[in-house]
Amino acid sequence: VLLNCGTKTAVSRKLILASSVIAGYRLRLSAILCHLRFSSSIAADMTYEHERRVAELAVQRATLLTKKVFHEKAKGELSKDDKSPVTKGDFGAQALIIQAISKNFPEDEIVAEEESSELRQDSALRSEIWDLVKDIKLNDQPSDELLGGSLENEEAMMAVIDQGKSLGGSKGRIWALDPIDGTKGFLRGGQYAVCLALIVDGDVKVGVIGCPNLPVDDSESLTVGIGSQQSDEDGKGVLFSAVQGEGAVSRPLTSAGLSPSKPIHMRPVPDVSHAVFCEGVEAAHSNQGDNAAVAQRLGISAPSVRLDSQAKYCSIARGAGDIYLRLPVKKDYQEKIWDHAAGDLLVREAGGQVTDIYGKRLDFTKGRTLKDNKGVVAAPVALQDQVIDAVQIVLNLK
Ligand SMILES: Nc1ncnc2c1ncn2[C@@H]1O[C@H](COP(=O)(O)O)[C@@H](OP(=O)(O)O)[C@H]1O
Ligand SMILES: [Mg+2]
Repeated sequence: VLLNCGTKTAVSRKLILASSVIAGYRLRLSAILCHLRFSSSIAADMTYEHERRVAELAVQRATLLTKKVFHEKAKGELSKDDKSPVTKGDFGAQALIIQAISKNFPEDEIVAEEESSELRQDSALRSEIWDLVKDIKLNDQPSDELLGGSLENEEAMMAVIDQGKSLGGSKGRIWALDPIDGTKGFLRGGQYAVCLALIVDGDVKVGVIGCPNLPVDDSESLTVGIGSQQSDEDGKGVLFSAVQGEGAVSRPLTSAGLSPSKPIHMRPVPDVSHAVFCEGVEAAHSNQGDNAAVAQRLGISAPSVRLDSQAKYCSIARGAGDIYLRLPVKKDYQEKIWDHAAGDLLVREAGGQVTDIYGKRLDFTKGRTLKDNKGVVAAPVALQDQVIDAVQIVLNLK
């Protein structure tokens, strides 16, 4: 600009002109930046929406298989030489879910409970499971297509099951899958859950849990305890999900597409002595004596609600119960990441905190197990310190 200037006035006029051009560019630049910031905030909001949808539908589809097996068993339709229904349900659900994950997210790793060596040695069991897997479909074409259609044959089914062998760790995208959590509950006719979570660099980003035997109506679920023969008649079956930073929701399980969801929250507990606590049915999995001693210290007189599986996390997340205690029985037992990842996020997104007995957050970076944690204590954020305090006194940790 200055090179072409003649007089002083011309110089200043041209300088004014140049600065207004620059100001114009600045304005445009800031508008572009503003737009970019706005669109990236939309993008952030949409993060993991695809993962959540695939996970929800994959879990919902897998529950069609587990329910089929559960019914055959409940009605005594399984012949004597039929393999354990839990084995069929476990392998079948794992195959269906991993197939959907690997179709949609082929680069991701998967840490799942089962592997195929038993199936490779047992052709009868293999074909029983294949008969189940090949026919399971959601009764909604777009949803079924999103999951990527059916597996080709038995060999493909076993290969897919073995994609769950990842060692886990602190880096990358890793799915944690428990195809039937609460196997004892499944066999007993009680609670069980199909659980799937996406962990990214050690952080749980998405958690989905299908509970075919939980009542859709939250208020009924407190009565679902030990030995109750739940079947998936009308009004049973709930799908829970959460995405980090976006809250937790539940919706009735269906055999087709996803039904409308509603947000869920832990309920406010102004006085800890009025809290209801949940624990596992299996005395070998958590120390019911210690759990009771903690409840007593907190002034809780109501008996515990006993449920198998991650249905415990789901129940407190929707305010049907408040505290989940899983105090260790064996000192050296390492909890498995697939038993906790989805429930951990669900409770935290519903307004709770989940830690171990030392008050330390569950650490999903250590591989297939939570080897740096002991036990689980989940409660509304406002109560967590009080509960941990009671746990530590009971366990002589302080
Ligand atoms: N000694 C132990 N302590 C804690 N958990 C254990 C355990 N032995 C097995 N488990 C785990 O407890 C899970 C069930 O939890 P819950 O008792 O809350 O229903 C089991 O999952 P599976 O049923 O998928 O095998 C299994 O992984
Ligand atoms: Mg399990």
